[in-house]
Amino acid sequence: MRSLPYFCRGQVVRGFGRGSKQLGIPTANFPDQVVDNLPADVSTGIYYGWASVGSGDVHKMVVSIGWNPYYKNMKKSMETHIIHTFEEDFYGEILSVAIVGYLRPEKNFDSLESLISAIQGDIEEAKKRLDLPEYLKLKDDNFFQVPKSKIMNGH
Ligand SMILES: Cc1cc2nc3c(=O)[nH]c(=O)nc-3n(C[C@H](O)[C@H](O)[C@H](O)COP(=O)(O)O)c2cc1C
Ligand SMILES: Nc1ncnc2c1ncn2[C@@H]1O[C@H](COP(=O)(O)OP(=O)(O)O)[C@@H](O)[C@H]1O
Ligand SMILES: [Mg+2]
Repeated sequence: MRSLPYFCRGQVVRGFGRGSKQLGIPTANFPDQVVDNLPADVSTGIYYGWASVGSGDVHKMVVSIGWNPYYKNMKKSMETHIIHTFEEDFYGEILSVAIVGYLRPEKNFDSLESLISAIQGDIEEAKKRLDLPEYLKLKDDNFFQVPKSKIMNGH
């Protein structure tokens, strides 16, 4: 994928509230504007990378881009699960993400349990891959140092 690493930021908006309640895995959702500006070669699927909230620390993350076939969403979404425990929700804050690699296509599942275990597998795989030097260095990219005041797509 030529567009990777792909850097973008946007405000955290509300989704369907399923991430934390049904899955135990909260996902910070981006507005349509960010989703609609993704490069054409960043196809739907599950990716991994780095993320920070506001001007906070940079953490490992997994991100799902697509229609969530298990829930049959009508609108494409882009949702980031940050691999870190936050004290509070951060709706309205600016989320910065660097997508560095692709894991798998989106799938349908015959139970909620299988969806949850697939996501947990993604998280474990992402944690491992992000320790590789080529990915680790992107954690310190300048993208995460600049003021987080504007919404931006691209590099
Ligand atoms: C790493 C990761 C992998 C995911 N994989 C799938 C998938 O294969 N199929 C699917 O339908 N949804 C998948 N999801 C999306 C969840 O269904 C979604 O996060 C959940 O519906 C929460 O939506 P909400 O933010 O609107 O509450 C994945 C989410 C994450 C974070
Ligand atoms: N580790 C985390 N990763 C992503 N979001 C988190 C995390 N911890 C807390 N949150 C909060 O949970 C919200 C997402 O929960 P979720 O159930 O997916 O709701 P929604 O459907 O509104 O996106 C995020 O917008 C954020 O405010
Ligand atoms: Mg969410």
